[in-house]
Parts: sequence; C-alpha cells; structure tokens
Amino acid sequence: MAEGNDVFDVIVIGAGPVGENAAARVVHGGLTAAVVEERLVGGECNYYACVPSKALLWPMELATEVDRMPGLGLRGPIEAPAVFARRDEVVSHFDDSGYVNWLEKLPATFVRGRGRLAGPLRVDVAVPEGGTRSLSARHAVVLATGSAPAIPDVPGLREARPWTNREATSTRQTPKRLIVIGGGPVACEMTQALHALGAVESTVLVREDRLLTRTEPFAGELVARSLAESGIDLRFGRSLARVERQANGGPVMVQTDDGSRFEADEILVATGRRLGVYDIGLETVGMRPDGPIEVDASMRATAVPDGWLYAVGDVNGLNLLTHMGKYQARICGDVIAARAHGRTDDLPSLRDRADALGAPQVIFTDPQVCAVGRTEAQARADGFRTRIVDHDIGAIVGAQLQVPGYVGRARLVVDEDRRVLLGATFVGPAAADLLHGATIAVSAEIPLEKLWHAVPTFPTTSEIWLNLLQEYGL
Ligand SMILES: Cc1cc2nc3c(=O)[nH]c(=O)nc-3n(C[C@H](O)[C@H](O)[C@H](O)COP(=O)(O)OP(=O)(O)OC[C@H]3O[C@@H](n4cnc5c(N)ncnc54)[C@H](O)[C@@H]3O)c2cc1C
Ligand SMILES: NC(=O)c1ccc[n+]([C@@H]2O[C@H](COP(=O)([O-])OP(=O)(O)OC[C@H]3O[C@@H](n4cnc5c(N)ncnc54)[C@H](O)[C@@H]3O)[C@@H](O)[C@H]2O)c1
Repeated sequence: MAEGNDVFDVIVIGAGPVGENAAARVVHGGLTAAVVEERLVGGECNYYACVPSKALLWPMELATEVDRMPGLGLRGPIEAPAVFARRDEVVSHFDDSGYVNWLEKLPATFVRGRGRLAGPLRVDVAVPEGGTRSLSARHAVVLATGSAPAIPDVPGLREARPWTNREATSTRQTPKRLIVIGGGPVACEMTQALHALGAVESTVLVREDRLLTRTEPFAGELVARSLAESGIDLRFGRSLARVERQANGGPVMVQTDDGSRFEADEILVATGRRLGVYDIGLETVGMRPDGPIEVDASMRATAVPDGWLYAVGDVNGLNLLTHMGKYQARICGDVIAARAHGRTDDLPSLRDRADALGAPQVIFTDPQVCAVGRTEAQARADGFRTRIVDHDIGAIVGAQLQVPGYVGRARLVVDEDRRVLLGATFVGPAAADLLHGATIAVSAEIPLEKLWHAVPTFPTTSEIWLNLLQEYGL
C-alpha cells in the first residue's frame, strides 16, 4: 500500500457520539485515526435526539414535580421561548467547532464530507468543496454511521413535509394542534414535551394496542394514563391510510384505516429509524445494504473476510441507544489497538456482553420508564424458568416524601434456576436513580442472597429493593 498523508491506522466513518468514542480509544491505544463526518460532529444524538429532547423535557418534568408538592406550584405556563433558548445553548447553536477541536486534540485527523467504502481498507470522501479525497487504512475501518428518521410509505405523507425528530427537537415554535404517529420512546417523549410547551391539542396515533411495546406492559399503561390525564388524545390500533396538506402549507389532514380523519397544524412521524447502511459503499466489499451490519462480540463485521471492518452504534442494530453504542465503541477501539499491536485480543473487557444481557434504558417521560435486561415475556421466550416479583413504588416512604401521591410500579424478573436477576423495570417519577443498581445486578449476575446485603438507605425510594426482595421471600 502506498504510504502518504492520507494513510491512517484506522478510519472511522461517522462522528456521532459512537464514532467519536471509537476514535478516542483507537488513539488512546497508540494508533492514528481519521474521522469522517458529513454533517455535524456530535451526530444525531447531540443535535437532534438525546440532548435537545431532554432539554425540552426537563422543564416539563420539573414543573410537574413542583406542582405535586404542597406549598410549591408553578405560577403560569412554561415559557416556551426560554426553553428553546436553553435548548439552543445545549446544542451549541448547531455549531460543532467545539467537537471538531476535541477530535483534533486527541489527536485525530478530521475530514468533513460523505464517506463511502471503496474496497478493502479504503474510504472515498466526497468533500464539500467538490471532488473526492481517498483515504486508506492500515488496520481497520469503523462504520459508525448511525441512523436517520424512517418515514413510512403512506400516500401523501412525504408530500405533507412531516416533522421528524429533527424538526421536533430543533423547533422554535410549538404547533397548537399536533398529530404524532408512533408509540415508541420518541413519540412518548416528544408528545409530552411539545404538549407542555404549547401543543394544546395533541393526538397520538398508535398502530399497536399499547405504548412502548418493548417494555413491560405496565410501563406503557402508566405512561398512557399520564398522557391521557394531561389532555393528550391517544388512539390505539390506528394505521395511517392517507395524509394531505396543500402545496402552499396550511393544516395537515390525516386519515386512518378505519376512516377517521384528524386535522392538525403539524404532523410528527416517530416510527423508528433507517439505519446508516445506504450509499456507504457496502457493495464494494461484497455486502448489501439490506439490514443492520452484523457484528461479532468484538464488533467486527462478520460478512467481511480478513476482519478489517467494524460496525458500532445504531448501524449494527444491536441496541439503538447512545450509551450502548459508546460501550461498543470502547470495545471496538481497544480490540483494534490490541490486534494492531499483536497483543491479546480476547480479554473479557474486549468482548460485548452487555448487549445480549439487555441494555439499560431510561425513557424520560412522566412517569419515567427505566428498564434493564429481559422483560418477563423475553425471559420466558428465551426458555428461562422465570419468576416475577412486582411492587408498588408508591408504598415506599421515601417515594411518598419526595413525590406526594407517588404512582409507580417495579418488577424484577428472576431466573429461578440460578436465583439471579434477568431483568428489572421501574416506572415512576424520578425512577431513573433506581436503575444503575439493577444494571449492576443484572450484568454481574449477583445472586439474590448477596443482593440482600446491599442495604438500601431510609428514607429513599431505593427501599423498593428491600420490598421486592422481601416479596420474593428473602
Ligand atoms: C428523539 C430521540 C431521542 C433519543 N434519546 C435518547 C436518549 O435519551 N438516550 C439514549 O441513549 N439514546 C437516545 N436516542 C438514541 C440515540 O440518539 C442513538 O442511539 C445515537 O445517536 C446513536 O449514535 P451513533 O453515533 O451510532 O449515530 P448518530 O448519532 O446517528 O451519528 C452518526 C453520524 O454519522 C454521520 N454519517 C452517517 N453516514 C455518514 C457517511 N457516509 N459519511 C460521513 N458521515 C456519516 C451522521 O451525519 C451522524 O453525524 C434518541 C433518539 C432519538 C431519535
Ligand atoms: N430515552 C431514550 O432512551 C430514547 C428516546 C428516544 C428514542 N430512543 C431510541 O431511538 C430509537 C427510535 O425510537 P422510535 O420511538 O422512533 O422508534 P421505535 O422503533 O421504538 O418505535 C416506533 C413506533 O412507531 C410505530 N410504527 C412503525 N412503523 C409504523 C408505520 N408504518 N405506521 C404507524 N406506526 C408505525 C411502531 O409500531 C412503534 O410504536 C429506539 O431504538 C429508541 O429506543 C431512545
């Protein structure tokens, strides 16, 4: 291979949180790296997903908590312009120069443009000034191309220029009448945020018969109850038949398969993700863009001979969550460095265990939905002899002190043969604080008899652990 300025040990395509972390670990491991990004360094997560959505949600959550506490209370509605201004701050006003500096200081070489594989260990970058910059890698190419919003193929939907997470999280104005399509985390979080910020007439059209279908059924039920109590109109079992909006703008009309019609100022499509496998040159290395990039536990793409291609984050479809992608990126960067230096590459820390155990996730609705590991249904489907332990979080003194009238529920999924936790779910206000204990218990497979000695403090909500273990029979 010809050596020159554009030859690096490793090339990372995509500089979302996951690509950035892969590059940092590669450099930390003593290798050189180039990072290619066509849009903003920081990725969907930092500008149009996790970070801005939470900036829009926190005020709603705080306001709700304050309103629940006797003696306090919100005076007047949330001031949407102030919330949008703070959102703009946390997304650095959509300026990625801070992240670019961080990358360059690693040090890594930053290349702005669209990257495409151009055969083994080669990447062509279509640069903004026109033309192509050809890069070569000595050891590995890492795909961290993430995902983009998926828009279902419904007559008139694209022509109606719907909002996706990108418009919803970056808006500076709230539509008064909003229709949301989908019942997953994006639909639930963004409906609540926008409703609190002025979308007074919000309607959610859900294809299934419940919200958040990947979580325990009671999680979707509690979130649905909360949405309905705040005045959000939830319609289950509805599929889109047709969407219409005049070419020159105006209201949008949605017809569902049962013939019902809904009208709103804006429609938000929250129907999942299109993985970043298209137009990235997969065919030049014998692959096809027909699904997630399948990887082994060291994040190496299984379809490519000689093991030089890796895929981390949303693009491998394992768990579409920032913290899981970053975990994979740490493994991937360290494995690449170990292999390049001829060091042992099969240490336990160099293999992905967490994805298969079940990723921890917090859905930042009110109530929060916090889960790790398997649900009851998943555990049974996977053939475990399973026992379920449920408890009302509202029965815990600490929970009632913190949130008067606390409504919430917790569930442990126990593997009866090994007496370890397969999963845990906590739903309720501020329940996120309970999750990491569960994540440790599930990932370390701590026997319940040992967990019994992890004494929760009084009076905190963590005493739910004591009640759950007592309920189990300890
Ligand atoms: C509204 C919303 C809220 C979310 N909230 C949370 C949350 O609270 N917590 C959580 O853990 N997860 C959350 N997620 C999921 C999270 O955003 C993703 O899991 C995360 O962004 C994945 O990171 P990534 O780096 O793999 O991909 P991305 O963030 O999508 O970044 C990929 C990057 O690659 C670039 N790219 C793609 N193709 C190319 C190419 N060919 N050449 C050059 N560059 C390219 C893109 O421009 C992009 O910058 C949320 C998602 C949404 C939509
Ligand atoms: N706090 C968090 O951790 C957080 C927040 C937001 C998103 N995320 C992650 O981002 C990813 C994307 O979230 P999402 O909510 O967009 O996707 P999702 O796949 O979780 O949910 C999509 C929803 O849209 C529905 N749907 C799909 N196609 C449809 C169609 N053609 N017509 C009508 N409905 C349709 C599905 O039935 C489902 O209810 C997920 O993996 C999610 O976990 C995480």
